[in-house]
Amino acid sequence: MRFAFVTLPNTTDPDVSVTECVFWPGCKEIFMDIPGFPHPLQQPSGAKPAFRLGVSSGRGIGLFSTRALTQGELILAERPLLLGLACIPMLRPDGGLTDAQYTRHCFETMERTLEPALGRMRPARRGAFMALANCQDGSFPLGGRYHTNGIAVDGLRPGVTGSMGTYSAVCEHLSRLNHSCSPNTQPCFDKASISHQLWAVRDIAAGEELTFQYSEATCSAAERNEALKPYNFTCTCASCADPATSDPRRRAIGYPPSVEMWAANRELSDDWLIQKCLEQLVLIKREKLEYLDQYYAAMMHLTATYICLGDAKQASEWAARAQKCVWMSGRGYISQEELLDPASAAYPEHPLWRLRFRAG
Ligand SMILES: C[S@@+](CC[C@H](N)C(=O)[O-])C[C@H]1O[C@@H](n2cnc3c(N)ncnc32)[C@H](O)[C@@H]1O
Repeated sequence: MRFAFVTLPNTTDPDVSVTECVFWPGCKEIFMDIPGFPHPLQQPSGAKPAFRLGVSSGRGIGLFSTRALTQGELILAERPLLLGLACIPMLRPDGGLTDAQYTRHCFETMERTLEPALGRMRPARRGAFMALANCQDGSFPLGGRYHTNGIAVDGLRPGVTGSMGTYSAVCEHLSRLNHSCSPNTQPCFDKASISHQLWAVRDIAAGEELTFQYSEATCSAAERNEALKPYNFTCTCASCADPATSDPRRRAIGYPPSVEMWAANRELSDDWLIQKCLEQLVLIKREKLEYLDQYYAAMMHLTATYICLGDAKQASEWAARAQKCVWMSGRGYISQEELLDPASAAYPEHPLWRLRFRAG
C-alpha cells in the first residue's frame, strides 16, 4: 500500500502550525480544491484561552474550562499534529497467525507507516506528540499514542464509509480530553482550515472538566465499556454507575416522526408531534447528551411543527435554540437566521406555513 506523506498547509513559516498527513492517494486534493485553502483558524472569543490543562483525579491529564462557557461557544481550534488513516487495511498473511500475532502484525505495520510522518514533524510538534498518553504497554511508541489520542475525522474518502473511510487526528490539546458518557463538548473537524474545533454542547461552569465521548453514547453501559476497553479504563460516570435507570432512557432516544406525516394525519392531535419532540428533549437532557444529532433534530422539528401551526413566535424560539448547535456543522446544520425574528417575511413564505390547516 502506498500512502502519500504531505504537510498541510505547505509552508516553512514557523508561526503557521502545520499538520503531517498520511493520506490515501487523492485525499490531498480534497483540501487543495477548497477555494482559499488554508482558511485561518477560527478564534474563540475572549482575550485568554477558555481552557487549561490540569490533573484529573484518576484519569491523568485533562482539559478544564477557565471561565463559564455557554452552549455553542467555541472553546479552541487547533491544527492536528498528525492526520492519518484510522486503520490500515491488511490481509491476514498466510501461515496460521493467531489473533494475538495478527494484532501485533497490524501494530507493527502502523508503526512503520507512522515513522516517516513523525520524521517530517517539526521538533516541537514531535515533542508534543511524544508527550501524549499511551494506553498500551509502550511496545509501539507511535502507534500506541496514535490509537490512544486519535479523534475520528469522516468525509476524507468520499464514498467510502466505515473504518476504511475514517481518518484520525492527533492534537496537542484536544487529545487531552478525557471521556465521559455525558460529554459537555464536541470536536468538529473543519476541512477549510484543516483544524479541529471544540464546541461547548451545553453551558459549562468555570473550572469544570471538559469531556467528550470516545464511544457511541446511546448503547448500553456494558456495550460502551466494552468499546472503551482498548483505552484501558472503565467509565465510572453517573450513567455507567446506574445502568438500570440510564440504559432504558438511552435506548428510547431517537429521531422524531416526520412533520409532513403528522400534518396530514387528522387522527393525531395538533400538539402530538410537539409532545414527541419534548419527550425526546427530556430524555436527552436527563442523560446529558446534547451533543447528539437527535437533540438538534428535536429542536428543528419543533421549529417546523410550529410553522405548520402558524405560530411564528414559538417557531422562532425553537429556531434560536437550534441555532446554538454550531457543533452540528457538517452534520446537517442549517443556519436559520431568517427564522429568528417572528415578524420575518420568511414565515408566511415558508412552504410549511400553516400546513396543518391546509393538509389533507
Ligand atoms: C486521549 S487520552 C486522554 C488524556 C489523558 N488523560 C492524558 O493524560 O493525556 C486517553 C486516556 O486517558 C484516560 N482516560 C480518559 N478518560 C477517562 C475516564 N473517563 N476515566 C479514566 N481514565 C480515562 C485513559 O487512560 C485513556 O487511555
